[in-house]
Amino acid sequence: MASTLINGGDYSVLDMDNKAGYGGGVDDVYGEDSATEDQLVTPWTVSVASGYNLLRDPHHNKGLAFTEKERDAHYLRGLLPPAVLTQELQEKRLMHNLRQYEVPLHRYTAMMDLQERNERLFYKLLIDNVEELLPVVYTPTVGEACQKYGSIFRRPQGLYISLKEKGKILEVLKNWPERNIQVIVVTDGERILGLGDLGCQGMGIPVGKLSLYTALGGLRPSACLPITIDVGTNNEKLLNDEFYIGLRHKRATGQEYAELLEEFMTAVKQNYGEKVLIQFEDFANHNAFELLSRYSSSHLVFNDDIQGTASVVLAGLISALKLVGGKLADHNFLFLGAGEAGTGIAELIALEISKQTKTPVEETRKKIWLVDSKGLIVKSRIGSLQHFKRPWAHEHEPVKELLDAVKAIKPTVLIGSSGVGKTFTKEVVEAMASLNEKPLILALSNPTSQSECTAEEAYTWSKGRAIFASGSPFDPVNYEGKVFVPGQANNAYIFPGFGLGLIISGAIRVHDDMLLAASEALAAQVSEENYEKGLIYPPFTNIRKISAHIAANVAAKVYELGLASHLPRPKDLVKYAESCMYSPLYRSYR
Ligand SMILES: NC(=O)C1=CN([C@@H]2O[C@H](COP(=O)(O)OP(=O)(O)OC[C@H]3O[C@@H](n4cnc5c(N)ncnc54)[C@H](OP(=O)(O)O)[C@@H]3O)[C@@H](O)[C@H]2O)C=CC1
Ligand SMILES: CC(=O)C(=O)O
Ligand SMILES: [Mg+2]
Repeated sequence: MASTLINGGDYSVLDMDNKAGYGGGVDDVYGEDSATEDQLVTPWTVSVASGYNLLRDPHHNKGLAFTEKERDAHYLRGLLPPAVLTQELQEKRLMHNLRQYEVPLHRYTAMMDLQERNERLFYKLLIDNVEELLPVVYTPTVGEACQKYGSIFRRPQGLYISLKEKGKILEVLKNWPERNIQVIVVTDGERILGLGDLGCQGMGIPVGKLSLYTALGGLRPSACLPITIDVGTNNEKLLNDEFYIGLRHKRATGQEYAELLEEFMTAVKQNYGEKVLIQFEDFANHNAFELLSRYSSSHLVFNDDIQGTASVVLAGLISALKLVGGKLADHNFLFLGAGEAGTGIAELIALEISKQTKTPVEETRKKIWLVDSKGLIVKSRIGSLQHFKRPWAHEHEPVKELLDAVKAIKPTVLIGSSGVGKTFTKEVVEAMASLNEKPLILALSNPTSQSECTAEEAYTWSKGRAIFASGSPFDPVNYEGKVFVPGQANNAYIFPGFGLGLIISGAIRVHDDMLLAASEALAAQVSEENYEKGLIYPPFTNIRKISAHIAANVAAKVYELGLASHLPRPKDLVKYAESCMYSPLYRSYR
């Protein structure tokens, strides 16, 4: 049935004669037919927007791009000034206006206003100017936006589910105007980037991530649902902020938290079916691992911070081998930060080495060392370690400082996933450079203020020898007459294409092999020209093509593992993924 596809898709690439071969059955999307007498249903109506309402409907508004014919047919005469502009001219005007703002947050609010006013134009801008606008709608500016969300709050975006809604979550989901949801990005706001607990104001993250799902991965905006679960906040500053938008009490924990999440997960499946992808984002690690493991056998769940980050970093390492030489198994890895990102990446590297060398993962883990806030993770600490750190507790004497750990472990690769800025000091980078001809340094923490070091520091302190990438973008650096272009090691490369791959194949579960497939596909997109500039990731300018390749490789793995429900398998998955992508071009109205 066409409703399970993105944008209908291109059936010509399917290996089938019968176009009705997808799924089957009759959708009861409003749940009206299946509702019993004591179950409440929402009386949805479908109406045609026209006139003033059409101009205020962001999904259909085209502003000055409404043609003369459309102005007549849709009662718009007099509601618009006489000029008729093309979408290209609207884009040019808006980009010109955006560039006038010197304060990044003003650009962010201008973009959010545009999204609320004219959705297609918003996505046209974002797709055509992705390198320039990614730092506006995403890291670093989205971090500041979340910190100030209460003050800059205009129209609500996304769905807020708080403890007040306990027992009524299904009804709350039914208040959302779209029925055919394919991806939910959900946060509880407890670990927003490296900025900590921002409570309900974390909503900027699901909203931003889903705008990338559309712009970078081509999912329809109406199929994307941002959700913030509000169980309170432990952020005193927010609790005392008169403009704070969330529940004004400390975080609920334990059973109260678990029950709300359980109700949420059940309601999502009940309302949207089992093929809706639920992406957990920016939960604190004490909940993130638990939620992922609890729901991975019953729902299509993906934790972007654990799994998406792992996949993007593994891709960067695979491509970096072209510059530093050797196989993955020849390298030693040291992490600063042993939370979701750090241990997630470590586990995927160990898995990949294990597959490449046919060595048990328990062995390959020994190439990987992690430092947390208490120092190097070693066997003698095992009794006090959280469960996700225990596999990394190798035999070694205790080491407190990162610099000493670098000297002791002699890593070829140093990865920052601590959420704490300025932790890759001059001494640390110099130590990496003294150990390696080309030290590979990844400062993953976001936003820019939390980056373990800047691009300029990495290149200067390593005397131009470091291969560097960071979670938030840095400008190119001129060091001794040579221009170094830092890459952006951010899960934004992976999750849009990964999600698209799951959806076009109708995946019912996520499997680690799909993450490996995404890494391989991303690494394969790095060109010789990119390598010559020292880049280990391709530029974001080609991200839709990159996403299509990631989606195709992921979908191929879903079919191979027997976890696909969209049958038969399209012959050319790249072409099929591309054919499913949302286009932001205006549609003509009758
Ligand atoms: N580039 C990207 O795509 C991504 C980047 N990130 C970024 O990574 C960072 C961490 O995220 P995440 O792993 O989820 O967070 P977690 O809270 O799960 O983990 C943070 C880890 O850093 C350790 N740590 C904190 N302070 C220090 C310190 N001063 N020295 C050494 N270790 C320290 C913590 O130690 P302890 O356990 O002892 O408290 C913990 O192990 C964030 O800034 C986030 O924005 C995350 C996902 C994707
Ligand atoms: C990029 C991302 O997901 C994070 O910093 O949390
Ligand atoms: Mg995140």
